[in-house]
Amino acid sequence: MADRSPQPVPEIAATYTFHAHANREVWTWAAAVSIAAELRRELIVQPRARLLLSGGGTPGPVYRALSQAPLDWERVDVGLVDERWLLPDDPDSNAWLVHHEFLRDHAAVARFEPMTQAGRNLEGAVATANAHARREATVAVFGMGEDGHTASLFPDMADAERVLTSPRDYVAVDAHGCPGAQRWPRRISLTPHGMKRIAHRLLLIQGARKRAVFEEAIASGDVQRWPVLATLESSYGTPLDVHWCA
Ligand SMILES: O=C(O)[C@H](O)[C@@H](O)[C@H](O)[C@H](O)COP(=O)(O)O
Repeated sequence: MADRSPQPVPEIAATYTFHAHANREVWTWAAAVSIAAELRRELIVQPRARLLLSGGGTPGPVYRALSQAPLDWERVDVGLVDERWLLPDDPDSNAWLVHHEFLRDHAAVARFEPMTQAGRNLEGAVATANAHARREATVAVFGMGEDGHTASLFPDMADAERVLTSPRDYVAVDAHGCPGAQRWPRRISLTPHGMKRIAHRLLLIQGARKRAVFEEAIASGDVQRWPVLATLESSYGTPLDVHWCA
């Protein structure tokens, strides 16, 4: 049985900034402009920048807006926060979403690193994701389910202890029995350790229910019950930017 004892995020080095936007259009452009600004800043001082994107139904408009930003996209590597154990040409994969919603317009020339590939087993896919993660990401975009999951870290996963305390950036996740994982219990996810290495983290959420869930998570401090709390921590001490609209 999963250990339900509260596990407060140890010494949260940073907090969060909650941006409540007037409507979906403002939410979309505020998030896209903020991501583009961080990438632009990075490209001034570094030869390349790295951006990590999540799946889900929420971020599509932000990805489309971001793809129109006039950036030197050829110098941007795009990876995934998490992936379902599906090939990139599967419309339910996060790679498919990124391809169709983001790798277009100006951003079409960005270099995408899908996690899965025909002939690559789960172990190989995790190893590849960890190899890419040796280069720290500049920005990561997270989503949150109404159960408080983020990336592929689900409340009360069978092996939560291993996943949440892993010293690796990415691990394989077995989310059998977690309703938030829907039809895809086999997944690869960024870990809290991996999240901590990212200076600029955005959480994109919409609706009253998700706002209430986020507030409940913050009040609880129990990362095993509310994995979204893992996005708060960064070794850079930078706050999580939460972009919300009704
Ligand atoms: O592969 C996934 O399922 C996602 O990366 C996941 O972590 C997503 O961000 C949340 O489930 C929120 O999804 P919605 O935006 O659809 O609520």
